[in-house]
Amino acid sequence: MSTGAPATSPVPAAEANPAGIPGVGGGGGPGQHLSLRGVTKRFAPATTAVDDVTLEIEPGSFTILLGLSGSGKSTLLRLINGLHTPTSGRVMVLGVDVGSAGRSQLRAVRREVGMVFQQFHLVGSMSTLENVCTGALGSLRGPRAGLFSYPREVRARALEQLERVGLADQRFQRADTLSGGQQQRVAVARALVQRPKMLLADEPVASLDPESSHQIMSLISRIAVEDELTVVCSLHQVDLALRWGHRVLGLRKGSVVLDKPTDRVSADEAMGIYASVAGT
Ligand SMILES: Nc1ncnc2c1ncn2[C@@H]1O[C@H](COP(=O)(O)OP(=O)(O)OP(=O)(O)O)[C@@H](O)[C@H]1O
Repeated sequence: MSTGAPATSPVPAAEANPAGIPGVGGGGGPGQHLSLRGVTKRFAPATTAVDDVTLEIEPGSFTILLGLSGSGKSTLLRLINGLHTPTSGRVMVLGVDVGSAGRSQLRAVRREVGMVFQQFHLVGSMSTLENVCTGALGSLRGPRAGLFSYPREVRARALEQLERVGLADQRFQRADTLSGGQQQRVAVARALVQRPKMLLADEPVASLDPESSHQIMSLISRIAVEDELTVVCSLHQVDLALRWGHRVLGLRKGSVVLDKPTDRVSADEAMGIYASVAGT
């Protein structure tokens, strides 16, 4: 089943690039910011993780994906940043068809799409600041080892982002000595160091206590407004979804079963995404 905005005429990737990503075509139009058209992703032998999803995401919007474990949230996010290729259908991100994009186009898109994960994925033995610098690796040539192997400009940008997430004082502290909430703030800073246009967050608060969860959602929300970021975030917490999202997309067995502005979704309706599967 698919829901969301009706499909518009496909625009060849070579003609569309509203983000002005170097190395890809020009032009652009509605649906080119972030859109999925009839997207299905199957894994062998017989798992349909995402099932014929059609939707469009507006620039600057904050969309929350809700759904049971295994409903396809992570797969959807991975399709958006090109980590998965659709089995069928088309994923357009910033004017690029990521399913058929070449390596350099995909690299260019990924520089515009920051990611935050449940498990933070920091290098524990590195300083906080160096971890944030690694967010710029996509635009640097060659390997880097040590904070001072990064250009001064990157270090300055990384410090600026650490200041935004309130951790500048901890810049030389090893990442594995930070609390979970602090580690996730470092991960957000790392995602921002490239000045992305989009932020994909895959259960960013699943490992955190309720207070830290609110702080992280509040932080992402504030930064999204300040930077006019488009955010797509998967969550399991209905209360957080309704508080911070502009739009709720409910997934069940890979299909979109709820797609509404948050202010028109009741807690019961959001919980129904889970309950209807359990038959309760
Ligand atoms: N790389 C893969 N290979 C095979 N099957 C996969 C792969 N990735 C996901 N799946 C399957 O696709 C389905 C959807 O998984 P996905 O991780 O997208 O769900 P999810 O909603 O993010 O779950 P969770 O909330 O637990 O993170 C599941 O059945 C999962 O086992």
